Amino acid sequence: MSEPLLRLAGVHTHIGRYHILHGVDLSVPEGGVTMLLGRNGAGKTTTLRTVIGHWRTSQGTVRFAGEDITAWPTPRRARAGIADVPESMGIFTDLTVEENMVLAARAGKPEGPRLDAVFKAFPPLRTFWKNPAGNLSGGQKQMLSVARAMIEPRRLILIDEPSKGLAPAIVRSLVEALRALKDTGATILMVEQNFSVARALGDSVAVMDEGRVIHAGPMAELAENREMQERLMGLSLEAH
Ligand SMILES: Nc1ncnc2c1ncn2[C@@H]1O[C@H](COP(=O)(O)OP(=O)(O)OP(=O)(O)O)[C@@H](O)[C@H]1O
Repeated sequence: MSEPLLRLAGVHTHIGRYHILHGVDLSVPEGGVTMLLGRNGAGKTTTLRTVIGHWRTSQGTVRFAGEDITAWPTPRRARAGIADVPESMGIFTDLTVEENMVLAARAGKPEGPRLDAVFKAFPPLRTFWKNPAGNLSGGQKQMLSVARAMIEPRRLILIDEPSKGLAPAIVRSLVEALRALKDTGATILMVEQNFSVARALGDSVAVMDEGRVIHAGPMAELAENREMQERLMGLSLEAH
């Protein structure tokens, strides 16, 4: 079997004097969405931040696209094709939607088929192209944040809790938009607390607890098995 696009093996991460990740083993295959689930404080965000390189790995290895990137600083990882959509969204509220996209597009002005794909996935961004990003709704800001990650070809997009704090109707349109992104063939590693969003988008799943991955497998298997959801994370109450 070919090597997964991303592989963490025995990864430990310390934040200051706190030992947060305790030997994370995680594989993300090329293409499709891998969901990272788990209770609050399980280490999901820390795992994403370790992959983009905001936190350094104190033990273990991170391999991406066939290379050992464990010691690489964040800019080198970004150049290699890893994009980050943080929970804070990372957009500039005083700038227009267009200006936010220009800053995200390293090759200069965003245009051509990539911009067409952004507008197709996220129609409100075309509507509000010349407006300040600060005036967008919460869901539209999430769309802009994801759009910034897809304006250039990326091999892996890390997305942290895109549905957090959004009203159900907005979550539905965000799910449609993320599905459109997935349909472009993107590889996505996503943290999500909302199980219906995870189920709607995930192809595979890894469940974390106490700084480790305690389960990995197809999303469909977890989605169909209430007992497994409860055992792994008490998810069933959220599953509607
Ligand atoms: N900057 C930090 N300094 C100290 N401890 C931190 C820091 N960031 C995270 N932690 C701790 O690391 C642990 C894992 O946090 P992390 O944010 O990765 O969890 P999570 O699974 O994403 O949780 P949530 O679902 O609540 O966002 C938690 O106990 C958290 O308190």
